[in-house]
Amino acid sequence: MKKIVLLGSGELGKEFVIAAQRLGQYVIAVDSYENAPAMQVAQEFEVINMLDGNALDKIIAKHNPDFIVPEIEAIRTERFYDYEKQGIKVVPSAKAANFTMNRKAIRDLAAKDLGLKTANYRYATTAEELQKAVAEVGIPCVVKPLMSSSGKGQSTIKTEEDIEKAWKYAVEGSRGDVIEVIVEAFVNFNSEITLLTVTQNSAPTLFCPPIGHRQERGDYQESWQPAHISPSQLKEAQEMAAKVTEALGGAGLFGVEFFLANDGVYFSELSPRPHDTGMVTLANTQNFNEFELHLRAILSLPIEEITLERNGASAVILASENSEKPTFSGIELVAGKSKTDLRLFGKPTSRPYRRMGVVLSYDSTETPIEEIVEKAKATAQLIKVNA
Ligand SMILES: Nc1ncnc2c1ncn2[C@@H]1O[C@H](COP(=O)(O)OP(=O)(O)OP(=O)(O)O)[C@@H](O)[C@H]1O
Ligand SMILES: NCC(=O)N[C@@H]1O[C@H](COP(=O)([O-])[O-])[C@@H](O)[C@H]1O
Ligand SMILES: [Mg+2]
Repeated sequence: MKKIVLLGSGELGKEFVIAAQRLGQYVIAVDSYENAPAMQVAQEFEVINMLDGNALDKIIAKHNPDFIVPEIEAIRTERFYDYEKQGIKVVPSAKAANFTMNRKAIRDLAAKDLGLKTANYRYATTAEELQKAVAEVGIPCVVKPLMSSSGKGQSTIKTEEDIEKAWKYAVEGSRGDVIEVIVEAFVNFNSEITLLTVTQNSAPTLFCPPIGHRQERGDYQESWQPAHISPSQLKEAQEMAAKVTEALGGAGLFGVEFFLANDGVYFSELSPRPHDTGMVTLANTQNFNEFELHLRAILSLPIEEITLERNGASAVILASENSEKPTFSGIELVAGKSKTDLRLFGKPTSRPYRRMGVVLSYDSTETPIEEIVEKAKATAQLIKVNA
């Protein structure tokens, strides 16, 4: 039995803990608030500010785990290099977690060091620098805080008047202690995919069938597997994913995001951990879901192959109001739908747009994926989050 400290205890962590429990592992779930989803299923929990290096040092010393599994980006990841030196395995590697906590490190690695095709980009630390950066990449463009996720602080600049607003919004949405933004040229893509990529300790890198998704406000709304993609674009994406995951090192599952455009495949960003759009694999679209794959790769358990077992889709259930005690209605309506299931995450409180659950729909590999997406989407509308 291995001891795992999980840093971040949201919906993705919860499913990871369930996978770990099923294979007999011991998990200490950590987050900044009590009763977080993964804490509800782990053996132990800790509540700390994960951006506080001293607080992090304390719980790592207290539990002395075999593995540290980051589940969010906003962690004092600089400390990870020390933990690695102490002989603790950081998943997938200290470098992977540290480089992806800040958009700058991963973007420069991908675009400059590895030469992957990305949107043209600049950085800015003040509203004035943002003016200059926007002039250089051109309008329309997308502004994101260097430290944020799920679209927080992200906006699209369509006219010069948007620049000031975009700066303020990015500063407000910034997670962590860095006040800096990336400005990216807007990529007019036809579709976007997540390529779940599994790196292993002593076996070759594996790819899951590509996942398609649709985003609003920088946050995913529906995802589906498999995504429509040409064999040549898939090969291109796989080659880029192999390059960037190899440069980051370690074993584990990564969610590598790409835009598919008329002028080629663009690398966007990646998560060195299970991806939210990968929750579609909870519909048993694959022989192992993304959380099981992450765990197996970490423990060096063999993964013989990854196979598509059926087509599936996920659609998010979002809250619309602040509540200290949210409840749900419509569960019986969802239960009445065939080939459809529901996962409520158990988040103790709600706020506007907070993701509270997903609806999962599936059907045979012969069924058009659009039909399954429509069903998941329509079914998710039946659930109401009550404040
Ligand atoms: N340069 C761009 N051009 C066009 N659309 C973009 C661009 N950058 C981001 N987007 C859109 O915004 C979405 C979110 O962007 P991104 O993945 O960078 O944000 P994030 O906050 O890291 O999200 P997450 O943590 O959920 O992956 C993308 O999936 C895409 O739909
Ligand atoms: N795109 C990243 C992502 O989906 N992360 C997932 O959301 C949780 C935070 O949710 P919260 O903001 O509702 O607490 C994280 O803990 C993780 O599970
Ligand atoms: Mg993303």
